[in-house]
Amino acid sequence: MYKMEVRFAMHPSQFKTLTTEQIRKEFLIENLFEYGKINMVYTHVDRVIVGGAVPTVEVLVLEDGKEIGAQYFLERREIGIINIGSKGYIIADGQKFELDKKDGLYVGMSTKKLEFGSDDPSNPAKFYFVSTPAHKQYPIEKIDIKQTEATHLGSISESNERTIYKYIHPDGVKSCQLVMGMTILEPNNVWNTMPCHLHDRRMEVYFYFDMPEDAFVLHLMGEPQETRHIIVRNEQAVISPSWSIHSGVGTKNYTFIWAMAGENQSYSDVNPVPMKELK
Ligand SMILES: O=C[C@H](O)[C@@H](O)CC(=O)C(=O)O
Ligand SMILES: [Zn+2]
Repeated sequence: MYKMEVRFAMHPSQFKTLTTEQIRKEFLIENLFEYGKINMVYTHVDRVIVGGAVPTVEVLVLEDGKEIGAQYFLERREIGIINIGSKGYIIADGQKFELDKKDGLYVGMSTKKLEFGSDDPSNPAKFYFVSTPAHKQYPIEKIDIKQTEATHLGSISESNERTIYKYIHPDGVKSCQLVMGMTILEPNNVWNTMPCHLHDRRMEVYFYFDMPEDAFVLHLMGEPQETRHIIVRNEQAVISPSWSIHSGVGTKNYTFIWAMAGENQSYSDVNPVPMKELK
């Protein structure tokens, strides 16, 4: 059992006309993590499903495919999962994987049953996940951040010194279309993805975490000459259609998980937006 909210895709000409409340309703994902529950948002943007699972005393099961018209959830889908909470585990068709904070798991198509558990119910694991349609089964793989491809970039003078860790990508743990990773900002750095970019052939979801309750990220979205901001709090995600930039600045340090889906998996297939052209 899980809760699934459906969101539709939007034309950029409509995006310009939205109020703050409407922008938040369409693009911000606020309540992913509820104790003892699996919550999801299904967006029609590349049919990506974004979810959160917080198992406490009981194991949470992701199996049901009714909402997506399938025999079971991963019948025609794949999923990338990263634990952002305390120690927990995932059982994929009987195979158990222990996941510490920041450990990831890729589970391929045709896996019938996924179970999420926490080692300590009073200090639970928090599993953030992104699922995309799939056409082929790739092996299940646990991902340690140390084995990922790490790219260090930015500088303290630009307030954006950070490391991009690629968890699921064509040169690492393989998938049909999901590309997923985590970006960790160095202490005293607050900007991500600036200079920013567009990738016409992929949508992206940013999920921000590891910040105090009263902090926020001022996330920028929209076409480069029609930007809007959206205030994103701890453990919230934001959907970025392919016409939208995605970049943010925090009131404090934070970490985020990015995930992409669409036409290709080429991380470098991006159009940089010159700084001077942003409006
Ligand atoms: O298309 C790539 C994604 O936007 C992110 O990987 C960028 C990012 O993590 C960063 O610059 O901090
Ligand atoms: Zn991007």
